[in-house]
Amino acid sequence: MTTSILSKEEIKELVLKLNEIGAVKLGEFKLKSGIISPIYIDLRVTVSSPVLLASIASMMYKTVYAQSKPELVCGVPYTALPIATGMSIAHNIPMVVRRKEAKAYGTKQLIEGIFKEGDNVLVVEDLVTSGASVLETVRDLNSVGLTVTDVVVLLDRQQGAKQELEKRGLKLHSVFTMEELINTLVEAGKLTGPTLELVKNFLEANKNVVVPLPSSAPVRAPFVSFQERAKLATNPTANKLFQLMASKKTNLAVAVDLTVKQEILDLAEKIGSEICVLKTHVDIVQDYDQQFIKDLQAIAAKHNFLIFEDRKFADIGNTVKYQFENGVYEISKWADMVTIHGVAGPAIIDGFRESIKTTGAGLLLLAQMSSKGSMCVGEYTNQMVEMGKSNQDAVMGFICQERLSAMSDNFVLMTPGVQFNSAGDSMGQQYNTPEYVIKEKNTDVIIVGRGIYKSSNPKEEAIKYRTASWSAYESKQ
Ligand SMILES: O=c1ccn([C@@H]2O[C@H](COP(=O)(O)O)[C@@H](O)[C@H]2O)c(=O)[nH]1
Repeated sequence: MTTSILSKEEIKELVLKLNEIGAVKLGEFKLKSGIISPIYIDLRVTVSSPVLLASIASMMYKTVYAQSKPELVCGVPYTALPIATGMSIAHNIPMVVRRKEAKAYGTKQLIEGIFKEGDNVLVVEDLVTSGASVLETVRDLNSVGLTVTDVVVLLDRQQGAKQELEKRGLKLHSVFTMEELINTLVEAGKLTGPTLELVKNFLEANKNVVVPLPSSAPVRAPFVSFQERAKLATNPTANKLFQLMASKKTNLAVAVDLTVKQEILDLAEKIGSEICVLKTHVDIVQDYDQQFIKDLQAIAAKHNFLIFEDRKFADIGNTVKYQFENGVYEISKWADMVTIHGVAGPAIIDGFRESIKTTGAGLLLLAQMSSKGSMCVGEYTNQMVEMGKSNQDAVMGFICQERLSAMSDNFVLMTPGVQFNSAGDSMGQQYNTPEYVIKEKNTDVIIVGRGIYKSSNPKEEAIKYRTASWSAYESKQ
């Protein structure tokens, strides 16, 4: 259901006009989230139809200003800029402009225009899928003291944005929804047969394309190669991993979440040549013994990869020291790196210090998680980054979904929740593609689990993920 106050006839006229000018495209399209969609709405073409553009701006104005009257408008760069400009000029509402590249040049303002702290801004976007682009703009507006309560879009693709925005106190107003667009095209005989089925199935399967909200400004920092970052690394394992990635030309880590030791060893042997890191959850291995670790270490030495035990320690320093060094697993004796949560506070790191001083192992702080509704967001994430920066000898990097401005080049940024062809699983996992994670979110290493170990040909699949993530890294140069 739309929140639009426009009549069905008005919406019909607009949809058919958009279809006529080629704004509705059918085929195979990669969305910002990395998902392949059979339908793509390209509103960039509206700049070539000024009368239509003016009427879009007017319809969006009517849709939102009937309910709310913010003091300023701001278009999400770039497609929505002409729409926001149209609204601003036609209705004499001052506009502010968000710069996408501000950080790269230092002196330039992130938000251009005249405003005062506390002014309420209406965010204008052409269409929403996950809501990620809108949230980036809201974040930058908030960072200069502006408030946002309302967002207006021409089209809501109905793939989770409304709910994601609502969770963050933002009301989404849309002129029409994807359902209305499709119904209009069907009624007019413009969308039929197998294509219609494909579109319907896609929309049903991808109702929630959720991209986590950035906690602070993501960095558009100059590219620094892994070779150079090895020299900056403050933790020995971070240094080793940067060097290994640069020489082996791979930034692929594989999560081998298998429960039988021989299956893990067989997979490690198969994919060892493609990876920089093999990630384990030893507590799921039903026949775990010390020989398993010896065999895994031999394969790691043969194929030159590091071993990462994803234990996610979270207790007080004294307890995690026992958990790390003792018990059945004696993790400190063999893991090159382990994950820790920061809920217990920074003293948790003291539980590892003595042991890793000898081995040089690295700690990875969970700054963000890939799962839906994760509480590792906002101020918590910022605190984790601070915890890492205050313990750079022990902390080698972060488990995160994006590179944040406070994350310096000496840290390795590793991102789980990666698959080529799925948006998520039934238990809250959310996936992005290797290209999106490495290029758009600017992290260093992808962690792929089921995308590889559940495949009928894990070696072939590992090569595909390795190639995609390494090309994405190289394209940043
Ligand atoms: O935020 C997090 C932190 C860790 N993980 C771990 O990564 C793998 C992902 O496996 P997939 O099969 O690719 O979903 C798994 O071992 C998790 O424990 C994560 O997914 N998200």
